[in-house]
Amino acid sequence: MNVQYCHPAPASKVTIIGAGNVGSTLGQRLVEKDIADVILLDIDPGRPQGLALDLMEARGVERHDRTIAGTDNYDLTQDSDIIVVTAGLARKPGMSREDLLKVNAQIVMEVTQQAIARSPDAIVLVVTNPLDVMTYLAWKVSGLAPRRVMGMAGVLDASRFQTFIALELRVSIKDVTATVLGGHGDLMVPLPRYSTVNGIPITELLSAETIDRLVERTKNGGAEIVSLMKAGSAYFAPASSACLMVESILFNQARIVPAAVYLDGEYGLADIFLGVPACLKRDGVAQILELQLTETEQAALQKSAEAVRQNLDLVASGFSP
Ligand SMILES: NC(=O)C1=CN([C@@H]2O[C@H](COP(=O)(O)OP(=O)(O)OC[C@H]3O[C@@H](n4cnc5c(N)ncnc54)[C@H](O)[C@@H]3O)[C@@H](O)[C@H]2O)C=CC1
Ligand SMILES: O=C([O-])CC(=O)C(=O)O
Repeated sequence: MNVQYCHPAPASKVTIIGAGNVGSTLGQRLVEKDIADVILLDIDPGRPQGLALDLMEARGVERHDRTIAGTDNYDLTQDSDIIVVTAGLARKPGMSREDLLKVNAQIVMEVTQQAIARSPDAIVLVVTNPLDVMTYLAWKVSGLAPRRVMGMAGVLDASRFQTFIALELRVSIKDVTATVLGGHGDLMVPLPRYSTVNGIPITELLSAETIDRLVERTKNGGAEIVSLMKAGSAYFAPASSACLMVESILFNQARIVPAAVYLDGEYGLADIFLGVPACLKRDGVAQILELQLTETEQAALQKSAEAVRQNLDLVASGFSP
């Protein structure tokens, strides 16, 4: 019997650079949720190939027709719709994300250049830390329009905040929304006024002390996991968060999520990538939403932006004091 015309239609192509914890988990999510065919690229010999084969062999059980291939060869990434950058070091206990700046800057710039050379029409989604600076660097070397480059952090930070709110109030997470602005660091700006349970701001449901406690836990969310794990950092929730952004882009879903996007005057900030609410569609960032902020909220956002800018300056100066 000849079934040569029966192969499933190909899907969009997503390249994930860095087949570590975040990259491989994202690859799993993308194929098992039937979102995209995936190329997993890493410099660690055999790792991306082994992980991809393992995930392919799960298809008999998971029942999807998406493909995932592992490689160290950029030629296989040709014509990707989205390039996700997860390559680089993760922090260890006692380190800040900024401690990764020097080594990850080199990696992110190099891998982005290599990937964009094969997929000049791709959208780039950066995950590597320190996130806001890495996103800026990826944009700079990519030569892409700003709306085609973004960083993942706000979805994760908001998901953590949502989780803590739902646990505190003992309500379903399905009814909780949260907004977190700013850089993905200690100075991120969770916004209780814009965080709700089915439309009711949490400022009407929880005391100021309780909200402060949840906000602090959110800001410290990454470090809390790093200190528990002893080696490596969070990856399940980060992979889910990146997956949501990829899905919104590929399926033109117009999800509005906090993302590190290029600001050109919005929120009084310019020439910086920073977390703000953005609408993600097939061409990337379709719109940036400007929330009305109180003076205190705006000042906190400004402070967070200054920290990101200091690190950008450090990279620009070649790390000389
Ligand atoms: N933006 C966010 O919210 C989050 C960011 N992260 C960051 O994502 C990055 C990855 O985290 P994990 O996957 O947990 O780390 P990991 O150590 O498990 O994986 C990193 C992978 O990158 C690969 N790699 C290093 N240099 C490379 C190069 N030049 N080309 C290709 N591959 C290269 C390594 O071989 C390794 O497999 C870290 O910088 C981490 O801090 C992690 C979680 C959340
Ligand atoms: O904490 C880290 O280093 C990884 C990360 O960005 C997060 O989990 O938020």
